[in-house]
Amino acid sequence: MQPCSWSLPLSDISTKRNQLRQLIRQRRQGLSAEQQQQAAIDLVRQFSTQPQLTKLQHIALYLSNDGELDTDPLIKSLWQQKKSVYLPILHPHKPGFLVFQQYRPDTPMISNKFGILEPELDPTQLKALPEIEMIGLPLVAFDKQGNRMGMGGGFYDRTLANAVFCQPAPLLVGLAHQCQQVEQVPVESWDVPLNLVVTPEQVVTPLAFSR
Ligand SMILES: Nc1nc2c(c(=O)[nH]1)N(C=O)[C@@H](CNc1ccc(C(=O)N[C@@H](CCC(=O)O)C(=O)O)cc1)CN2
Ligand SMILES: Nc1ncnc2c1ncn2[C@@H]1O[C@H](COP(=O)(O)OP(=O)(O)OP(=O)(O)O)[C@@H](O)[C@H]1O
Repeated sequence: MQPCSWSLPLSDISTKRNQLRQLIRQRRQGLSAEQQQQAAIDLVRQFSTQPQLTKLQHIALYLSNDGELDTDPLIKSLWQQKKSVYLPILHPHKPGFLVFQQYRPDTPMISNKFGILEPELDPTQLKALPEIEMIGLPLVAFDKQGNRMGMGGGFYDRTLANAVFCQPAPLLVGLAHQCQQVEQVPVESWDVPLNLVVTPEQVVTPLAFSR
């Protein structure tokens, strides 16, 4: 029987994405504790070299999981500079979406269904997307065009699908280890591209966004 040829390219992309996701997750999980610590310190240094980032006051980040680049030192440095930091919370009513809530040193935290710490929901501390100036996104793989692939839940893609139309739009900054860069992320139509990627070693400015 003939295979249904028009469906092949679609399944090809999703197979490629899953294989790449597995490969890069193993790569970052293989980093030693020392390499992770150094990377987290280098991230703070890279961040501080970017005037377009250091001028910002309202910054969303994430708490690391699964070998992701550790954001703890960056968050502490931002708190010291009196910046407001926000973290994602799995949306309480809209499955697959995120909300962002302020994170302070004394914020009560709970573990979400993926085992990632998130602030306990407090509606008075939520921040709307147009008021967040920069979102630091976790990712599994990125390329120099600013394409990003995450853990496969589509949370950031869904939540940020309309954020590009916000006035002003939050700057979307991928945070990753250098070993997470690939030649070309297999892109899907819903993938939201990044304005910038910061690794412990470099800042990648996709051509489409360089000003
Ligand atoms: N640090 C961090 N926080 C984040 C994300 C992220 O990628 N990293 N997310 C980005 O969207 C959202 C959560 N999405 C996630 C999706 C899948 C898994 C995960 O570990 N999946 C496991 C299966 C776990 C299970 O089914 O219980 C896996 O694939 O092995 C984690 C987070 C919001 N917060
Ligand atoms: N804007 C959107 N609207 C509806 N569904 C979406 C949207 N974006 C992504 N999805 C769905 O989410 C699923 C996972 O998408 P994808 O593999 O791109 O996630 P990811 O980028 O790895 O995850 P994340 O954004 O959470 O880091 C896909 O099945 C996709 O159809």
